[in-house]
Amino acid sequence: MQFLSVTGEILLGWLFCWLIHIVSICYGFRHLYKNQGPVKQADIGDEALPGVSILKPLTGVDKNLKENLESFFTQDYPQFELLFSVPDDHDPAILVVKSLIESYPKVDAKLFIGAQDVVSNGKINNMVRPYEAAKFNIIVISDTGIKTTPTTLREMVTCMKPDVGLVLQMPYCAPRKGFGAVYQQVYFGTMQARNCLSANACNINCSTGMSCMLRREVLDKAGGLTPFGKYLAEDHFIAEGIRQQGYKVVLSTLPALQNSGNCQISDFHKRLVRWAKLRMTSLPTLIFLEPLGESVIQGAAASIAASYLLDISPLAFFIGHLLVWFLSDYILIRIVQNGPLPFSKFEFLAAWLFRETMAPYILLQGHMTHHVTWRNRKYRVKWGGEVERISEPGDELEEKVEKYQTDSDNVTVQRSSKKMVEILNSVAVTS
Ligand SMILES: CCCCCCCC/C=C\CCCCCCCC(=O)N[C@@H](CO)[C@H](O)/C=C/CCCCCCCCCCCCC
Ligand SMILES: O=c1ccn([C@@H]2O[C@H](COP(=O)(O)OP(=O)(O)O[C@H]3OC[C@@H](O)[C@H](O)[C@H]3O)[C@@H](O)[C@H]2O)c(=O)[nH]1
Repeated sequence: MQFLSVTGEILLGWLFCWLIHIVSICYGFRHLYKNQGPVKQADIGDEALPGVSILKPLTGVDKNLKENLESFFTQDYPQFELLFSVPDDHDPAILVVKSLIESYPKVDAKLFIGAQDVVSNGKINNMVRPYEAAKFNIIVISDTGIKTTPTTLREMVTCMKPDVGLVLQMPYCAPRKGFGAVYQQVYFGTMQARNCLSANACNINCSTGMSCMLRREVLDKAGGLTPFGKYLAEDHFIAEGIRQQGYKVVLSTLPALQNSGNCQISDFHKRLVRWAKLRMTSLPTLIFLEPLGESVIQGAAASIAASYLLDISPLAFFIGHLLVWFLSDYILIRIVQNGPLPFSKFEFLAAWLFRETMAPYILLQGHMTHHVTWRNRKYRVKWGGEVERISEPGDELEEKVEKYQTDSDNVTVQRSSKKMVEILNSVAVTS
């Protein structure tokens, strides 16, 4: 009897997963790209559009950095300022920013060199000075790998209604070459989009901080940026802080286009493992829930339950389950892409199968340690999401001179820090 009730619960959970699929498809279809028409955009005249301060915290360069940053200089928006920041004066991004500032003298753009070291989170440290210097009440935080379109800022402002405190762009990708790029696009267009869209449809906080617009006055009431610097999942906690002030967090109708120059699968996996660690430590219930949202795990459990309860062949059930899941994901990614995919159906199938089979392994890896490497720093994440730094950039450089790899979607960055130059010089002399 008890066994029957367990199998019944498994099938109910399975049905719940299909509900998530349906909600994400319906919400995505109804919401995404809906502010794009000229009529909608013209709802707010240029004179009524608020000024926007765009914060771009940078670390290192990759081959797409110039193209990505340039897209912010060519926006169709009446009043905005670009506030770039780099952690130190040896950062190679400085050259790229300076050359763009020279090429676009009419754009109000500044570069802040040297991060303040006030909190654990390196991204927050990098944004402290530009945040303080920002002229406008509407702030955009936009990561280094984001490429924007001329209408994005207008669209986000259109979503910033009086009761809204934060507008998030759900993560997606610009089309890039190679299987790694297809894989990333399938990851963000299927599993990530499903959870992000259904969570937002149900008013559940599901944030990614790579591109978001917020009201400074609201964030300031929550203490400003720095109180969130004790977390690495600062995006999640900032959204939570804004909701606590009674403001809504809404999804922009345009997804964020990630366009980093590095599409290596191994680096992308490191980034996903880091994110998994942040989620599990910040919201431990996800340790149990997240695997249940995966097609393979859900399908295996439901097919065993169905074979006992309904006398259905488990293999036939499992294959049917995967097939419908695959088709739902295909519909969803077409909605997120807003048209035909920039790769073949076969590539979609290959990337989808790869993602579905890798997902349990990535979640498992997230459990291995609480140590996280982000850019050039190592952190230990505590239960609840707070972090402590356990290594600084200089520590590793003293140990060995090497090109270091970021654990995110960034290319291997050749850093030219003072220490590195010194060590390289000494190597050159001795060899
Ligand atoms: C019985 C079946 C139950 C199935 C439930 C399926 C639940 C799926 C759970 C989690 C999926 C998580 C994917 C969210 C992506 C978050 C991206 C991310 O990692 N971002 C980090 C980096 O930017 C960020 O720092 C982390 C923030 C924490 C985010 C926590 C999000 C929780 C969202 C839960 C969504 C559930 C959707 C259910 C809708 C009804
Ligand atoms: O030490 C750091 C780390 C990161 N950053 C900046 O932070 C931004 C995001 O960094 P990455 O691209 O490496 O990382 P992700 O795309 O994984 O970030 C994402 O996940 C973690 C969240 O806390 C971030 O808000 C989110 O953007 C970049 O603009 C990067 O330059 C710093 O300025 N200093």
